[in-house]
Order: sequence, then structure tokens, then C-alpha cells
Amino acid sequence: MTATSIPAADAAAARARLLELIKELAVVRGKVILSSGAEADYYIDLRRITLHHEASKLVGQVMLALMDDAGIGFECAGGLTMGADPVGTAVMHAAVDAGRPVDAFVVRKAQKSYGMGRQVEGPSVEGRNVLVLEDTSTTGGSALAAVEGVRKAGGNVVAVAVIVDRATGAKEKIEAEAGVPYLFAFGRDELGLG
Ligand SMILES: O=P(O)(O)OC[C@H]1O[C@H](OP(=O)(O)OP(=O)(O)O)[C@H](O)[C@@H]1O
Ligand SMILES: O=C(O)c1cc(=O)[nH]c(=O)[nH]1
Repeated sequence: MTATSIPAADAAAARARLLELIKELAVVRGKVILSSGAEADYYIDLRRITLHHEASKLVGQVMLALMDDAGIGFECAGGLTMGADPVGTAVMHAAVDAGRPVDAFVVRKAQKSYGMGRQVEGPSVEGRNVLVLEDTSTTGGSALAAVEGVRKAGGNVVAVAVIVDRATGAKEKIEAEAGVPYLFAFGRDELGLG
């Protein structure tokens, strides 16, 4: 299996169609309160994409191609529940379709106090190369919480990747605090939000 598992033309077509769908379905203009408590002029509701019958598969293909293009390999993919959950499973399915046994995982916001008492759910990430995913990032706080949870569980975080970057400092913060590369599939300029 070569590093690039999705043919370039297919990856480009998937990216173009996903961009169309994000613009059509996920971009909401108007005043909104964000997860951080800050106010913004627009919201990108990527749950309308990651849980969409057509877009979900494209998310997996686009994020896998993003990592392949950067030459970053990984064995597990996931992030902080819940925005990251369908991104992780989409990447898992795209990787498996390409013959690569990538597992997905979910980082709980708090460790479970009963049952297995885990914060990171799914096949173990211990000793494995882990890609931390998000649908989007503003302050980078959610992605950093996921990185912390994965590291506590013994995973080796190789990168953080998001579908849409809002250009609000998440890249700088994550790269400085987590010490791993931050990649994104689409910038806000491409969504007409620059
Ligand atoms: O970079 P940040 O400032 O952390 O903001 C980005 C986060 O905000 C949204 O999730 P939200 O916190 O609304 O929770 P949800 O995933 O449960 O919807 C989004 O899915 C990211 O996880
Ligand atoms: O910062 C956030 O809370 C946030 C921004 C955004 O565009 N989309 C989203 O789901 N969350």
C-alpha cells in the first residue's frame, strides 16, 4: 500500500464537492455565541456535514488525503465528543476502504466513573500513533483537551487535524502547547468568510 491511498483525482473531486456542501449546508451567518463564550458573526455547523448522507464519506476521504499529502501516518483517529465523533468514524471508514486498519476513538469530556472507568473509548490507543480530529477549531481548547486525554491513555499524538479552520489562533496555540502539527482541510477564506 502506498502512502497515498486515494487517487489524486478522486481526492480532488471529493474536496470540491465537500466544499460545496459545507457552503450550502453548514455556514450560518449572524451573531452567535461560541463554545468559548466569545461572540462571532458566523457559525459553521459541521454536524450538518459530518452526519449528512453524502458528506460523511467525503469527510473521511478528504481528511485521509490531507494526512497522506502531509506524509503523516496514524493508527487511531478521533477526538473530543461530540463534534469529533463522526469525523473519527468517517476517517476510519475511508482508511479501511483503502486497506488500512485505522481504529476510531472517542474522548469523553470527563472520565467515566463506572464500568471501565475510561476517558478514551474504543480500541486502546496505548502505544499507538494517534490523529486527533475536530470538526472545527476556534480557541483550540477542545482539541487540546483531546490531546491531553489521549496522552493520559498512553497514545502518541502525531497531529491535530480539523475540517474547517476559523483562523482564530487555534493553529498557533495547538502547535505551541501540544507540540504537534495542526492541519486543516478548508480555511475560512475558501468558505467566503475571510
Ligand atoms: O476550539 P474551541 O474553542 O474548543 O471550539 C471548537 C469546538 O466547539 C464545538 O464543539 P462544542 O464545544 O460546541 O461541543 P459539541 O462538540 O458537544 O457540540 C466544535 O465542535 C469544537 O469541538
Ligand atoms: O467555537 C465554536 O464553538 C464553534 C464555531 C463554529 O464555527 N462551529 C462550531 O460548531 N463551533
